[in-house]
Amino acid sequence: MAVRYIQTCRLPTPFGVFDMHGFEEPDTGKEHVALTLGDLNSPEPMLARTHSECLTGDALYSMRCDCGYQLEEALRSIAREGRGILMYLRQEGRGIGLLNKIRAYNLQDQGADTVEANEQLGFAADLRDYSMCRDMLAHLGIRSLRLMTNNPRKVDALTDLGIEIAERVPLHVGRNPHNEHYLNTKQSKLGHWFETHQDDDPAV
Ligand SMILES: Nc1nc2c(ncn2[C@@H]2O[C@H](COP(=O)(O)OP(=O)(O)OP(=O)(O)O)[C@@H](O)[C@H]2O)c(=O)[nH]1
Ligand SMILES: [Zn+2]
Repeated sequence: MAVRYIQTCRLPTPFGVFDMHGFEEPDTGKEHVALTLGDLNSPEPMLARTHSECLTGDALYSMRCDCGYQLEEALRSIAREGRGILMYLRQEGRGIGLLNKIRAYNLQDQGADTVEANEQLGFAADLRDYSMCRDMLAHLGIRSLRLMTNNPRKVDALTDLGIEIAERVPLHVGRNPHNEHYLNTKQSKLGHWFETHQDDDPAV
């Protein structure tokens, strides 16, 4: 979905002081943000995270998934490097929305896995669209990414949009007994790369 730039402000966080850039999808009114740090104009590939909204994991400390841990680690890594971008995309529940995600979690409480639950509700496993990233990166003048992700479909989707992924950087954090089955399903059914677990730390 196309987005237009609205405004920028400072965003101090425990990890560093970011610039927050706001964008809007004119067709839907959906709002997305990009947090940036450091020199945006250097041609060197930039450490980047495209993070899909997960209210439960990002804001409510849910341990059912790895989202909150990944969000924190991504911001920490960007701050450590002194340069990078985190695009926070408002596509909750892999695009099905918060209330449908609660319905999907309810089905998972009864034994379905994350993919089966989506399918039982009549949705594909992953409904996300990343085309807003192209506009956000173009607006900010960022050409090439070192993308923090374990999701091969995300790499393919961004590449298909013409976004250069110079490197894929693994982001393995937050594995715990509550999300073990979820992460294993992401690996077996959605193809996620969890080849090494040396960075996994439930305490993160
Ligand atoms: N439908 C559904 N969505 C979920 C479930 N668990 C987490 N999510 C959503 O999945 C999305 C996770 O997105 P990302 O953090 O980009 O993770 P990813 O696509 O697995 O890939 P990574 O880049 O490796 O993290 C968020 O929108 C969450 O709300 C679930 O059980 N069902
Ligand atoms: Zn989550």
